[in-house]
Amino acid sequence: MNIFVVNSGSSSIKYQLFRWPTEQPVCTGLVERIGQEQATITHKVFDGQQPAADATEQKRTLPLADHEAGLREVVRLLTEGEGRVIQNPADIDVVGHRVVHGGEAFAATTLITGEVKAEIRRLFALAPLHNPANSLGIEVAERLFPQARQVAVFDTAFHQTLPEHAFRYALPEALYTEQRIRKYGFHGTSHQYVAAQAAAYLHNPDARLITIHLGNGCSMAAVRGGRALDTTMGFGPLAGLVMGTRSGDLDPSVLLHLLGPLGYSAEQVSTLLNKESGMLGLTGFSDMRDIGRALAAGDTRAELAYMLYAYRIRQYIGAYTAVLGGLDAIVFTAGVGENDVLVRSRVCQDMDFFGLQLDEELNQQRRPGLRDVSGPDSRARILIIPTNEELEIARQCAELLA
Ligand SMILES: Nc1ncnc2c1ncn2[C@@H]1O[C@H](COP(=O)(O)OP(=O)(O)O)[C@@H](O)[C@H]1O
Ligand SMILES: CC(=O)OP(=O)(O)O
Ligand SMILES: [Mg+2]
Repeated sequence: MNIFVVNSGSSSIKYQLFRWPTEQPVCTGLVERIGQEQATITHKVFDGQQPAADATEQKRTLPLADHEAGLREVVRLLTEGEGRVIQNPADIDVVGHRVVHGGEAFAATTLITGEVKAEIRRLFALAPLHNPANSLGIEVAERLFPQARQVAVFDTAFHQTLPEHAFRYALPEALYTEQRIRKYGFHGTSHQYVAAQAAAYLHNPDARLITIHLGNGCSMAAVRGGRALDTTMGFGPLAGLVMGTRSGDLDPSVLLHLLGPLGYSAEQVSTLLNKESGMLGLTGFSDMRDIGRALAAGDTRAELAYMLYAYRIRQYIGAYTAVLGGLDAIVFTAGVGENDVLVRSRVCQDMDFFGLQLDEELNQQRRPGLRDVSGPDSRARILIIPTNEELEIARQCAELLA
C-alpha cells in the first residue's frame, strides 16, 4: 500500500510518500511560494531511512498559480523523470492530510466525507491561517487522486482528552456552549509521536511526560499514559510559549490597550501577534540560528530573547510537573528542540533541585535518533526525540483503514 501524506499551508505544501506496512519512506518534498512567479519545488527520493545524496534531489523554480498547479507538478515528479517513484496517480492508495483545527467534532483520525469537509470549513474562523489551506489541499487531492481514500489527521485531536477544568476558560458559560470558546491545543500529532517514543524508551506505558515542541510554532504538553492532560496553546495557536513570530502568553489588557488608546484595528492586532512578535519582535530575527549568531556576537537583545524563551518553558515545566503529579521525562523536539544546544542548556540550568540535570557534554553531541542527555544524578530523564509528524499521520491512516 502507498500512503501519501500532505501538509498543506497557506503558500506551501509539504509531502511524503510511504510504503506500507514496512513504513518505508519513499520520497519527500516541499512546494514553496505558491501563487508567485518564482515558486520552488524540492523533491527528494529516500535512500534507506534518509533522503539520498544530492544526485536524487531535484529543485525547480517555476510559476505556480495555486495549490492545484503545485500538486499537479508534484504528481509529475512522482510519476516521471529521475525522481519517479510510482507508475501513475492510481498507485496512491491513501492520502493523509494534516488538518490543524478539528474543533470538538474530531477526537480521532477520520475518513474524509462531504460532511467532514463541511465541518472543516465551519472551523475556518477558528484557524484562519491554517484550515483554509488544509481544506484546499483536500479538494485538490480528491481531483488528482480520485481513486485514493482521503483521511484527515487533526492537530487538535490528541488534546481532546484534556479534562474540562484544563480546557475551559473562566468566561460566561454561553461563550463555551454556544460559541465553542475553549482551549483546543495544537501540534497534537507531534506530541503524540514523541510521547509514544519516550514511553517505549522508558519501558513505562504510564510515564509522566512533558513534551516540548519547539519549531516555528512552539507548544508543550503534559502527557500521562499516552493521554494529554494539558497543553500550552489554546483557542488558537497563539497562546503559551514564545515562538518565532508569535507572542505566546499575553495579558488580555494589552489587546484592549492596542485596540483602544493605541487605535489598532483587529487585523493589525492579528498581524502583530501572529507575524511580528515572538523572537522576531524581540531581536529582529525569527530563525533561532540567526539569533544564536547574534548572541555569539554579544547582542544584548538576543541574550534577553533567549532568557525569555527559556524562562517561559521552565515555568511550564514547573506547572506541568504539578499537573502530572511528578515527572519521569521531558522531551525536546522539532527544529529548535532537536538542534539548539543553548536552548536546552538554558531550560535545564540550575534545575538539579527539581530532579532535572543535563549532561552538557551529551547535550552538545549531534547524533541521529533518540538521545538521552540526562546527567547521572537526574531523577527525571531529559530526552531529545526527532519528531516525525508525517510518519505519525501515515500510521494513523493505516490504523484507521486496517
Ligand atoms: N541547527 C539549528 N539550530 C538551531 N535552530 C535550528 C536549527 N535548525 C533549525 N532550527 C530552527 O528550527 C525552526 C524550524 O523548526 P521546524 O520544526 O522545522 O518548524 P515548522 O515545522 O514549524 O516550520 C527554524 O526556525 C530554526 O530556528
Ligand atoms: C498549529 C501551528 O502552530 O502549526 P505550525 O507550527 O506548523 O505553524
Ligand atoms: Mg512544524
